[in-house]
Order: sequence, then C-alpha cells, then structure tokens
Amino acid sequence: MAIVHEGSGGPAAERVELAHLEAVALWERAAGGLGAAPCSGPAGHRVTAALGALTGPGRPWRLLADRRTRGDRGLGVELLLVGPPGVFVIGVQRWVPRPAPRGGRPFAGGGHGVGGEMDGPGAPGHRDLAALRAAADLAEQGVAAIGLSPLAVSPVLVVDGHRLDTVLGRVHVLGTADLLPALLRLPARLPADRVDAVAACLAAAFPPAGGRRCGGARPGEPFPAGRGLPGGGPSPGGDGRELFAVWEVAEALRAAALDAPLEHWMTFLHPAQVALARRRFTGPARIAGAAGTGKTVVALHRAAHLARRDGGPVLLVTCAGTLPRVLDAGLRRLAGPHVAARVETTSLPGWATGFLRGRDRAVALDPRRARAALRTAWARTGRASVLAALCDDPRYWSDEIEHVIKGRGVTSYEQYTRLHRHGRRAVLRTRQREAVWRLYEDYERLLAAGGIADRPDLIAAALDEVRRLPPGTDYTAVIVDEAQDLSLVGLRLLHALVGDRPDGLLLVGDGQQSVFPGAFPPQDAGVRLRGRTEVLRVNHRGSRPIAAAARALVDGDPHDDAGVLVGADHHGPVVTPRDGPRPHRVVVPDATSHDQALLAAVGDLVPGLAATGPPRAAPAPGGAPYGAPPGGGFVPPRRQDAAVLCASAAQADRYAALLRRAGIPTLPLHRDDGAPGDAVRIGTYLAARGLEFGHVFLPHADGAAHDDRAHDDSADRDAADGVTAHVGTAHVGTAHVGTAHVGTAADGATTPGAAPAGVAGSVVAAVAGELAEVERRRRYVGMTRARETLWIGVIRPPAPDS
Ligand SMILES: Nc1ncnc2c1ncn2[C@@H]1O[C@H](COP(=O)(O)OP(=O)(O)OP(=O)(O)O)[C@@H](O)[C@H]1O
Repeated sequence: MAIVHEGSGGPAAERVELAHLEAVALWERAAGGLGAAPCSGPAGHRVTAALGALTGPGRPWRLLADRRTRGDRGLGVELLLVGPPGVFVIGVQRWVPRPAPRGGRPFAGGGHGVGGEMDGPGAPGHRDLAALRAAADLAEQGVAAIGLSPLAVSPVLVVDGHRLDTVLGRVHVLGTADLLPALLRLPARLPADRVDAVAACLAAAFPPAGGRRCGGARPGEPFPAGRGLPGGGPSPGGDGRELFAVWEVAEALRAAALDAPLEHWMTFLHPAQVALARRRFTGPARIAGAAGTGKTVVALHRAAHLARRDGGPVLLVTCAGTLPRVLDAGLRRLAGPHVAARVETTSLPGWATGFLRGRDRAVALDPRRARAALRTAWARTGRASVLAALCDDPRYWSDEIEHVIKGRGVTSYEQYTRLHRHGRRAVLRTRQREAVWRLYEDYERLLAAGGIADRPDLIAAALDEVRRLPPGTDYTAVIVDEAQDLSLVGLRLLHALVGDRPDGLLLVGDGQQSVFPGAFPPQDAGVRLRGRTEVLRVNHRGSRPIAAAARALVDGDPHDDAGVLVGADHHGPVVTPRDGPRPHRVVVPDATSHDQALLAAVGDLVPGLAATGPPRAAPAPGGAPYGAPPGGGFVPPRRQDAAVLCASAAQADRYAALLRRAGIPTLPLHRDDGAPGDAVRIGTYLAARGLEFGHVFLPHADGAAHDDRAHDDSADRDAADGVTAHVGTAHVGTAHVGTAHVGTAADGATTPGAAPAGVAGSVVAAVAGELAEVERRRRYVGMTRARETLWIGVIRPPAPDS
C-alpha cells in the first residue's frame, strides 16, 4: 500500500465564488422542482425537488425515482441517487410520530418505541430502517458486478421538518435541509463517465415500481431535473426555504473542492476483491495472494464494510510495524471519519501493550536489552556447545528461541523434543536440541534477572490476560494483515478475541513473503480454516518484468505447506496485466563503483541533483540505462516516491549517510508519517513489508539467487564458482569458504559461505541453505515493493584468474 496524501483545490477566492454561484443555481432548480406534482406526500416532494436539482444534462448526478426491490415484501425504495460521491439509497421518513433530534441523535416522539429510540425491535422506525438497509444490500450486490466497492453505497433516511445530520448504524439520517450539504460535502468517488454505468446497474437491480408520478418523472425513469421552472408557483408541500440554505451548500461545495480525488482502488475493485470485501464467512477464514494482488486493499474495504454493517468495533491488526499508520490513513479517506472511528488499526505488539497497560499489567518490553541478553547467553552457554559447529551466529539461535520455541508457545523441553520445526531446514538431533534448550533457559534467566521482556513475552502475557478476563471491547471482527508473520501465540491471542463467530477472524497474507521461521499449521492454534480460504490472483502493483524477476528469485525454493498462509503461487498462477521496464541490474566490480551508480540513479529522481550533486557512475556492465524500456531510450522517472531498501539496518544506516552526504534528502521508513516530500525513504526489507514505492533501489542485492539465472548469463560461472549460499545476516559454519568477498563487514548483509565437509556437514549445509532462502524471501519482499522501476546493485569482483 502506498501512503496517501491529502490534496488541495485551486485558489481560495475563486473557489468561494464558484461554490456560491453553484449553490444559487441549485436552489433555483430545486425551488422550481417544487412546482411539479407531488409524490410520497409533501416531504417526499421536497426531497425529490432538492435532489432533482442536482441532475440534468451535463450534470454528473442521476436520480431514479419510485423503485422496488425484486420480490420485495412491499418495501418501497423511494429514491436512488448516483453521483460523484457514490450511490445513495434514500428513504423518506413516513411513520408517526416524527423523530426529533435529542442530543444530536434522532428519537421517536414520546410514548412510542423503546425508550424513545428510533431504531431497535419495536421502535417506530425499525421496519423502515431495516427495509432501507436491505435495499442498500441489494444496491451493493447490483453494483458489485462492475467492481464498485460496497463502501460507495450508503442508505440515507430523510426526516422532514428537522435539522439532523447523524448516523444510525450504517444509515445516514438527515433533515431535508441537511441533505444536499451533506451529499455535496462528500469526497468524489465516481468519475463522471462512470455515473451512467452505475445508474444502469441500479436500474436493473431495482425495477420500476409503477404507479405514482414523482416530480414529473414517469415511474421508474430518471428524475427530470428542473421541471417546474423558478417561479413555477407556490409548492404544495412547503416553500423553498425548507429545501436547503444556499450558504450551507456553498460551504459544502467549497470544502469538497479541497479534497484530493480518491484513488481508483478506493472505489472500484476487481470483482474478486468486491466479493471478498462483502463475503459472509461462517468462521475463521484466510485470504492469500502474491505480492501486490490487493490483499491489503481488501482488508481495508472489508474492515470498513463490517464496521458499517455490524457497527464494529473491528480490529484491523498488522504484523508489520510500519503499516498501521498507512492503514489508518487509507481507512479515513476510504470510509470517512464515522466508519474509521469504528475500526481500530494497530500492530499486534501495539495492541498487546495498550491492553496490558489498561489492566495495569504492563510488561517491560525491551527488545534491545533482550538482544544483548541473548548475546550474553550465547557467549557463556552457546558458543562452547555443539551449536557453534552448525552456525556460529547467535542470531540464528535467537530466531530459534524467539520464533520456534517462544513464538509457538513451547514451555518445556519435552515439548521441544517433539516439535516439528517447520521451515527450519536443519534437523537437530537430541544433543543439539539439549544445547538449544540450555541456551534458551540461560536467556530466560537473564531476562528475568534484568526484569525485561522480549516480544514473545509481551504477546504471551496478553494471551494469559485475555484468557483470565476478556477485554471490555467486544470486537465484531479481527482482520490480520501480513498474517504470514503471525506467531502461533499471536494467532491464539487474536482468535481468543472473536472465537469462531461468523465473519470474526480473517487472516490476510502471503506465505511467500514470510520473513521469520516458526511456521505452524493453524489448527495447532485451534483455528480451523478448512473451506474458507480464498486466493487473489491479479497483481495490481508491479509490472510484468518486475514480478517475473521477483518470482524467479524464489521460484526454486521449497514450499512449506505448514504455514498459516502458504505461498499464493502454491494456489495457481498470478496475472500481472501491466508492462514496464525491466529491472535495472547494475553489476560492478567493487563497492565504490556500486555506490556511485546508486547515487547517480537516485540522483536522477531528485530535481536538481542529477546535474550537480552525486558523482556519475560509469555505464554499468551489462545494464541498460536506468529506467530504460527493453527497446532502449532513457525514460525519466515520473514520480518522486523512491525508496532504498536494504538487507540490514546497518546497511540502511550506511546508505542513508551516503545519500545525505551527496545532498539527497532521506527519511527512515520507521519515521515516515506520510507527509509529502522528495525525501528518499530508506529502510530494511522487513520494514518495507506491506508498503510500496514508485521506484525501488536495492543496493548490495548480491547473491547467486534464482534471479541471477533469469537475468544474467554469468550465472553458470557462479554455479561453477560454488557461490551458491549467500546468507543474509549470518556467518554459517565454523569454516568460511568464500571465493569472493561481497558486502562489507559493517553490513553483515551478504557473506558467502559454504558447507565444510565433516560429520555435521549436511546440517551445516541445511542451515546455510535456510539462511539463503530467508534472505531471498526478504529480498523478494523488497523487489515486490516497486510499482514502476527497480534498481538492483550487485558487486561481482573479477574472477581471480582473469
Ligand atoms: N482493484 C484495484 N484497482 C487498482 N489498483 C489496485 C486494486 N487493488 C489494489 N490496487 C493497488 O495495488 C497495489 C497493491 O495493493 P495491496 O497493497 O493491497 O496489495 P497486497 O496484496 O497487500 O500486497 P503485498 O502483499 O505485496 O503487500 C496498491 O497500490 C493498491 O492501491
């Protein structure tokens, strides 16, 4: 998902003037409409006249009057309105007594209904409101065929004779005079040229009722605007002052002009996405899909749809720390503040921390000191053990403890001895498991002595607390984005919030993008998903060449069927409709020329820098000019959103410093608040999960991975050299057998290793293979963040004998 920015309209004075003129014109047309014959009594007549003013030749609004739902039970839908803000299913209040506003909410008159409330069983408005909601459901179904999001359909109840602007569940309740200002204030969702297509879908879903004439329209026909011209005589249902106040409409028009137009995906979705946003699941469910297939978009639309339909609260939780901010911004623009307020967007650790604090049971989470504790435990317990012979980097064993042992809720050695370590390629024998367990116990002792907790402790503490006393908030649904990185304990925690209720738990993600070990079958967490797995197959983000290069990187890797979300490729092919330039792969002999090439390429994106700032690289061997299409020719980048993504935080820091020294503004991903600007975003592959950028740069993306074979005929040489196990962050084995030095010690990002011969050789090789696999998956995440162009820097020193 991209971070969305707010937009702005034209010069202020001009906007005010135009808005006022338009408001006056609308008032005259509406007042003229009052002169036509009445329908639905005086109230309906006023509403029809007001709405009719919006329609007419050259105006992007259509009004369908007097419609009925198919096979309905006598439920009349009085008006269907389509315009730039979407579809409105409008009913006019008919019951007696009239609801009156009280404290901003509509209440039925005294003596009727439950405690005077307008809705709810037995209340006077209940039947009409239910009918309106049912009609809105039907409208959603009707327009789903052309990919319109359910969020673009709103039921509106108009209460004549009162000033009201409030929400009852998903129904917007408005006074007649509040109707136009409220509609015109809404951001535009539909382009004018789609309004007729949407109106046609609605006309099919709601056939004409037949019968009364409404505002001069034949039953079932679009309302002819402006019937009964200004001065057409006194209205039968009241006078023009009850239609709306010109200044309020002018203010609404002016405010709407300030809104940036919504992006395409906020209104029109792929039909498969609309179906999933509205789908009723009978229990826990999952949506898988390769990178860019619109999973997060579905998660957002579904969260908003469920919050509107059921009232919420909905918990939209993500396993990627940088994502909640993006989701929250997307949701606000997509669904507006009323609905966004009913969706809680957060990260899993963020939710757990807030929940435990609220219970006065906060844990002292301190990941930095926890990492230090692990290093200490390794130095005194691990390094001298059999583990060092398999992998001498404590981070490998830290992953074992964090994700395999604690993440999967293993609390005893007996459990650990029986554990199938899905995704970990090395089979550990008893002696090795004993050594891991000793390391784990020592680590736990150090955490306890320091009074600190790591992330798994936080999640486990939250689960214990939820089991002791469920949270006060009764979530109607929990939607998890990037769920491939959810731990078993995390899944138990989220499942505990909603159980197996219909539409309760939804896991959204892509197993191919899983960046941690510790996979587990969902049933181990008590979650049954059978028959409720859906897959998205259209890549809306990247171009075909980028998608192909990324897939080639991981294609040869084994599938692990155990995860909560297996790779979407596992479920069938992905379609990428968009073409674009091939990834630009720069292969250079040393770090200096690599960095120069990167600066030159990034500099091309930042106005003014290319000419003055960074040193230019020599033409890259084997690489086309940056951004060049397959046929050649330089194509200047069109957008400013660029990111440099790295394998490690140390590498990201180093490149941030390099770019800054060259005068290129940078912004770390974890500090990106979505504000517009030319700063180049910098962070790790992990921090970029779920995000996207127009232009992505992957420095030091070394490694003889599958992509080398796809795009570089020197791959055969790599294979001959044996440079096949480039690992992400660890030195593998006690013997480092590297034929080439790549990366720098400071990066720790790309160190070749090879398995030594010997008794433990096969396990060492398995560990190396696994690390290489994880590195490829992380790089795959980095590559698939690119929408338009992808730059890959590779250092390949000349072969020793050349
Ligand atoms: N129906 C659509 N029409 C146009 N654009 C779309 C549509 N659905 C999604 N997109 C766009 O495609 C891009 C990818 O969408 P999204 O982030 O939801 O994919 P994803 O499957 O969650 O990706 P990833 O797993 O790689 O994070 C975004 O820019 C989004 O706005």
